[in-house]
Formats: sequence, structure tokens, C-alpha cells
Amino acid sequence: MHRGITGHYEANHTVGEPVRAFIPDPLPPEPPLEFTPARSLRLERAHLALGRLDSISLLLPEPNLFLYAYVRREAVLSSQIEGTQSSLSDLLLFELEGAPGAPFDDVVEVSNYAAALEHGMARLQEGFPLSNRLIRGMHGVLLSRGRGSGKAPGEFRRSQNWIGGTRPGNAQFVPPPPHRVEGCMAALERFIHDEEAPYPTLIKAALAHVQFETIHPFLDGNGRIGRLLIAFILHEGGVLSRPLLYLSLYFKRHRSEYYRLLDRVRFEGDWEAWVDFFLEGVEETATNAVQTAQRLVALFKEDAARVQSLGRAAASALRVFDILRERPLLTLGEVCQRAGLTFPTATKGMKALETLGIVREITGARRGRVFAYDRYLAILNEGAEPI
Ligand SMILES: Nc1ncnc2c1ncn2[C@@H]1O[C@H](COP(=O)(O)OP(=O)(O)OP(=O)(O)O)[C@@H](O)[C@H]1O
Repeated sequence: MHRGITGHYEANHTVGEPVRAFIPDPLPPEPPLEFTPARSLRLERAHLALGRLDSISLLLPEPNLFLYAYVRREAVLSSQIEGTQSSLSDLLLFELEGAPGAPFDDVVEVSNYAAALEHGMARLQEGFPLSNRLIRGMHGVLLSRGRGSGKAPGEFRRSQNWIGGTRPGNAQFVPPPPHRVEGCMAALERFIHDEEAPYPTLIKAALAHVQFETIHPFLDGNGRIGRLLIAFILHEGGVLSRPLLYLSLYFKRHRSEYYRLLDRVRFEGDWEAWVDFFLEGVEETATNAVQTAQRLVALFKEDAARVQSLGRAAASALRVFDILRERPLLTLGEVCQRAGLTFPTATKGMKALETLGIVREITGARRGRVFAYDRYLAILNEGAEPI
């Protein structure tokens, strides 16, 4: 629907030149979102796919295994949009104490992202609401180390920013002036929790993501936090019992369409085109996540059966295998620590897995060896290769 511009401009001065900063109208859209039969069907299909994802994540023998791996995959993908080049293996290596170094700056950012996500999840599980305070908390963790640490971690910005272009004057888009950020974010917070505005949670997540990106409340990391916001709204709204839906791959694949639709909301008021794009992404992403979970379960079952067939050597190998399902990259020291095994037993178990072709030593060194569960990593890595 063409509503016209969904906000107003305010003149501001930044970097020595005048700019017109955009202040979005508070949500929900006016007139309300149009639910044509086709759009309602899209919503239904997205919900069905999310329901399948939720049920599989609850039925998995160990849901936290999937969460650990999937969160890291998301961290890699979302940070790639930001421009990092780290792979999933770089991140897992970095998180392995005592493993030989992975490229530093990029991997720190990816690791921060995983930590920010886990920080938010922990707070929600403790019963904190999804508030601006929590969002700032996640941002604080996201920019805590590395390149972004000088860009006001955990604080809304106090200066004018802009998107696209080399300076504010030729920017693609200028978000609200700093003194408007607090008010815009407070209105967004109210919308997220407003039971009077009875939009389905999924639609709320769609609308809130755009609004957040338009406000651009932080100096850096707005894309990454805005992508996390979607998963957290769905989790808090009870659509997903674990925050397991991450649209980063979808946004990465359709990046120019994604940016175009954000602008179309702002300047033409076309929320419907954005919602359609978003719902398609939800359906596709949730369906893929279900398939990934199913393939991991099948892989674990098949490999566990092979380990069991080892006879006498099976006991120690199975203990090591269990740890590998938690962490697909491992040092022997880490195995000992996690499984409570002695070094010789861990070595024996790992050797058995190597002989079966389940793991591969990747350093070629004699000390500090690292073992990779290749087939597990390959499933997680699909689509997550550096661009
Ligand atoms: N017109 C636009 N063109 C491009 N991006 C836009 C536009 N409007 C809003 N954005 C948002 O800005 C985000 C980038 O903001 P910022 O650089 O602060 O975040 P980031 O997390 O550091 O980067 P990224 O999103 O690239 O990972 C994009 O992800 C997108 O959501």
C-alpha cells in the first residue's frame, strides 16, 4: 500500500553541513497493515514453518547442542554482512582454549556476536523483559572487544550518523538526530509490548526490525542488533521456545532487495512489500533450519552406530564422540576437561574416531593438535562460507 512518507524531516547540522534527518512515525502503521488473502496465506505458511522448527528443537535429544552450533553459524553469517571474513572453523578455533591462533580482528567480532546473543538469551531466561535496556546490554557485549569498542558500546548514540554515501550530504539516508533517539526507541519498546495493538508476533517482529534500522540508535552494530531483535521478539512472544530463527543468510542473499524495501517503507509507506519479503524469508529460513537439525540428528545416529561397532574400543571412543557433538572442533586437553577423561584414554578414543574417518587432525603438529568433525562442520557451513 502506498501511504506516502512514514515520518518527517528535521534539519540538523553535522560534519559541517546541513542535513535533513528522518524521524519515523511511531508504529503501528496508519492505515493498518492490509491483510489480503495472499498475505494471510504467507503469514500462515511462515507460522507453520516456525511451528515445525519449534517442535523439532524441543524434540531433539539434546536441544542445547543444536543451539550452540546454530548460534555460532548465525554469528558467522550475520558478521559477514558486516564485512568480516571469519569462517565457522575460525570461530570455533578461537573459542578453543590453547588452540593455535585464528585471524584476530574478524574472529573477535564474530565471537562478540555469539556472546551478545547468549547474553540476551540468558537475561530473557532469567525473566527480564525484552527492553531497550536489554538491547543496550547486548550492544555492550557486541562491541566489547575489537574494532567496535571505541564506538560507544551499550549506549545510544550522541551524534548524527548516516547510511550510505561518504558524508551526510550525499548519504542514502539520514536517521533521526541524536536528541530524538531516546524518544523513538521508547516508542518502539512500547509497540513491542503493546497488547492493545494486536498484530501477530511475527508481524510485530517484521515491523520492529525496520523501525529499529530506521532509528539506527547506535554508532555501529545496528544491523547485527536489529537482526537479533527479530529472533528475540519471536522468542519473547512465545512463537519460538528458543531464539532459533536467524534471517541473516536470507538478508545476505537478497541484500539489495532488503535495503530497497527498507527505503520503500520510509519514503512510500509500503509496509506490505516489506512484510511479504520478511514472511517469505521466515518460511524459507525455518524450513532450512528444520532440515539442518534433521541432518545433524541423522549424522549423529549413523556415526554413533559406527563407533558402537568398535567392540572393546567403543567405550572411550563414545565418550569422546559425545563431546564432539557438543564441539565439532576439539583439542585433547578440552576432551579431558569436558569428559573427565585421562589424557591416554582421550587419545585412544580420538584415535579410534580418526581410524573410522569421523574426525581429522587439522594442524599437522605434534603438540596442540586439533581434531575436526568434518561432516558436522560441513552441514553447518552450508551457505556460511565467507563472501
Ligand atoms: N538504505 C539502507 N541501505 C543499507 N542499509 C540500511 C539502509 N537502511 C538501514 N540499513 C540498515 O543498516 C544496517 C547497517 O548498520 P550498521 O553499519 O550500524 O550495522 P552493522 O551491524 O555494523 O552492519 P551490518 O548490518 O552491515 O552487519 C544494515 O544491516 C541495514 O539493516
